[in-house]
Amino acid sequence: MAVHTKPLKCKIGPSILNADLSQLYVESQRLLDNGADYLHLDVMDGHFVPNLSIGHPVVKCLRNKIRTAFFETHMMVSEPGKWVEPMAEAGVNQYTFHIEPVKDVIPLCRKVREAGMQVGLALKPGTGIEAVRQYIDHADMILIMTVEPGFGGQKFMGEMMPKVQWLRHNYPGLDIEVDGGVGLNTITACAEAGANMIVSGTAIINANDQKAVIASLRETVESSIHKCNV
Ligand SMILES: O=C(CO)[C@@H](O)[C@H](O)COP(=O)(O)O
Ligand SMILES: [Fe+2]
Repeated sequence: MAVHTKPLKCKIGPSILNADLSQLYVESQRLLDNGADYLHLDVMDGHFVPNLSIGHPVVKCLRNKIRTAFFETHMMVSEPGKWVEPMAEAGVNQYTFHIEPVKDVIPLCRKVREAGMQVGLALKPGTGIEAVRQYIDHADMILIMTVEPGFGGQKFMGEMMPKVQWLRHNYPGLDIEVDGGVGLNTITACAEAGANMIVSGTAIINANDQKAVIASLRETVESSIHKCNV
């Protein structure tokens, strides 16, 4: 059971999906050097989503090069139960899986914890918040997707913000992540709704000044957290 009582912290986790994957280590290290708090590694199986990306062998190679950074894998796969041990062995810190294809979510949360990883539960845009309510106490973080999962560079869906607001209102200490189309033009909506973990792909990867974009995303989120605390 997770107790969501820690003080909220803003964390920026760039998605490497649209980076030059032939340079995965260099690109990842650059993001960390430019201020990223963690790396959001998108794993796709071509079945749950219509795209393929990386799997645990690649994550393991990256971990061999980057020893200490926090790795989150966003598991866009039909059988998330299948990859828990390989991802734990590859050095993943947080295993975020979609609840939509999973019949028994609570045992899978336990399995992830027993493998030594934190639990993230992800919701596609069409999945209502009521689908995750019963599992929140078994998770460390809830991910509200702000695009249909599968591809980077899509348009942010502002209509997902009521889900974030509901979570923040009911769980003031919960880590809430947003992912999809998040950048300088959309961060205010995310921050004001209550998201504190920010995944941003193309907005950071394509920036001329990654450090400035990461700092600006952080400033917006931290100022919202501060307003809630005063
Ligand atoms: O999970 C996904 C897409 O399915 C994301 O992590 C995106 O890769 C983020 O990229 P941008 O939308 O920020 O470009
Ligand atoms: Fe993602």
